[in-house]
Amino acid sequence: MAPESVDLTVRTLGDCRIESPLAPLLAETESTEHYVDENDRVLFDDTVNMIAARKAKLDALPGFEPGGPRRKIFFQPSKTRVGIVTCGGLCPGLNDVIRGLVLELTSHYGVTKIYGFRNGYQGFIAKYGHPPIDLDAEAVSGVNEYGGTILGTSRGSQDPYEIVDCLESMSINVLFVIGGDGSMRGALTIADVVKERGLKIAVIGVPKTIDNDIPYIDQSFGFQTAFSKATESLRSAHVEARAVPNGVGLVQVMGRHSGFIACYATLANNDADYVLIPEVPFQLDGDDGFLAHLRRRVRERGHAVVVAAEGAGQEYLESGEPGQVDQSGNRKLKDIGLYLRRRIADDFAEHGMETSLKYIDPSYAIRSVPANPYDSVYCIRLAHAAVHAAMAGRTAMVVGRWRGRFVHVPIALAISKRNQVDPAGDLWMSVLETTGQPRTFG
Ligand SMILES: Nc1ncnc2c1ncn2[C@@H]1O[C@H](COP(=O)(O)OP(=O)(O)O)[C@@H](O)[C@H]1O
Ligand SMILES: O=P(O)(O)OC[C@H]1O[C@](O)(COP(=O)(O)O)[C@@H](O)[C@@H]1O
Ligand SMILES: [Mg+2]
Repeated sequence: MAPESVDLTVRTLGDCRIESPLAPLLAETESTEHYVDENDRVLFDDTVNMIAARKAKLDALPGFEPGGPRRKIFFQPSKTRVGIVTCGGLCPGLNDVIRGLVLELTSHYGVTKIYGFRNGYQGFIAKYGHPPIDLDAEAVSGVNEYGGTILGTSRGSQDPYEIVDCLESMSINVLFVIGGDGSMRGALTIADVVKERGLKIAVIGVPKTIDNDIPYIDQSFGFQTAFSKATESLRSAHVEARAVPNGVGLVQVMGRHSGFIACYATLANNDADYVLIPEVPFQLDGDDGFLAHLRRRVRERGHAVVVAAEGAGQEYLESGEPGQVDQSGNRKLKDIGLYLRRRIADDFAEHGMETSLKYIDPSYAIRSVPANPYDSVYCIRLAHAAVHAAMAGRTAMVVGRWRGRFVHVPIALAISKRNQVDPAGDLWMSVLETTGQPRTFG
């Protein structure tokens, strides 16, 4: 396959001429297996075949700018005014990121003016009546112990010109947007208006999504907490299914267009027999279809556990009101879990098989919890990287981790496609190995 052509250039507001307060910490840093020096690059490709396919000289190989503190920075910290906003659906770790940003800005750079804009992009628009709040170490103390976001969030579009009017009127120099793909699209439009007006405002994204659907960042924060929480539902479904004759446990988990939560939760406890995800279409009926397969499995083994991502099998539900979207323009999904519950029950009845089907939908319970320790670590490190990038005048970029290294990813790239489970890739292969389900139904 031809290598992807990607533009990894990160936009900057200007030259970095100010000595960073963190410069002394950097005296002995160099690229190692754990760290990438600021003058180095993180290679986009990481296999010999991928690199060979580029047919390029070493210095022409595509690479990301590494995250981390710079020796020289763009903004004078004592004069820098910062805004932070959280947008879109909830995700474990939002408060960790907010706290990480505030503490890094105040304790290490000496920034004193930080505003929290409330309820997503609405917070910039006067008519909603949500004035910004002051953020300092005191205001964010202990917030990481709680799920949700202390700033509030919202969906729905706002005019980027009005948002930039607000930033200008408050003399904000740096805006951190913590949000998913929609928020990053919004952040890019803000950065573009800033550029159009010749302003020097850095717009830096910290990508969040429990669905893990943002590309080029290895994994999004909150995803690990969310799928860990989902494993509790899978465990319950298994216990219930095993306790009765011909028991079927059916679990629906979030995952609009990407089935990562379903896959990882399945791999975590190894009890599911079928995983249905949006990326892999499946046939329900017929001898090789999912229903027949499930019936055979229950007849042979006495029980079964089925995990469905909410975006799976939408083609079965399209009739009705097509094209419905939420305030942000995200397609509203029909309930595949309830549909499967009915179809499985009817199918067993038609074939004269007794069954007891237990349906569990943990829904928002997997994303409204505080981050687990792993995600908290990830959040704080992303927050540090975001502050370093912003103070060094980078803009229109998100922080992320690529091949295990913290990097700067242009927003345009981070929204250029959706991260999805590759049906030909190793994750899906692991799921097939774990469940024993066939590669396709029908
Ligand atoms: N294409 C876009 N251009 C500008 N703003 C957008 C765009 N898509 C979404 N947004 C805004 O970003 C915010 C969050 O988007 P949403 O899709 O709800 O969540 P997420 O960021 O988690 O994907 C909303 O205020 C939404 O209007
Ligand atoms: O009911 P809501 O708040 O619109 O959210 C539902 C969706 O939010 C998600 O958590 C994803 O949200 P984001 O796009 O905001 O990351 C999906 O898994 C789910 O489909
Ligand atoms: Mg989204």
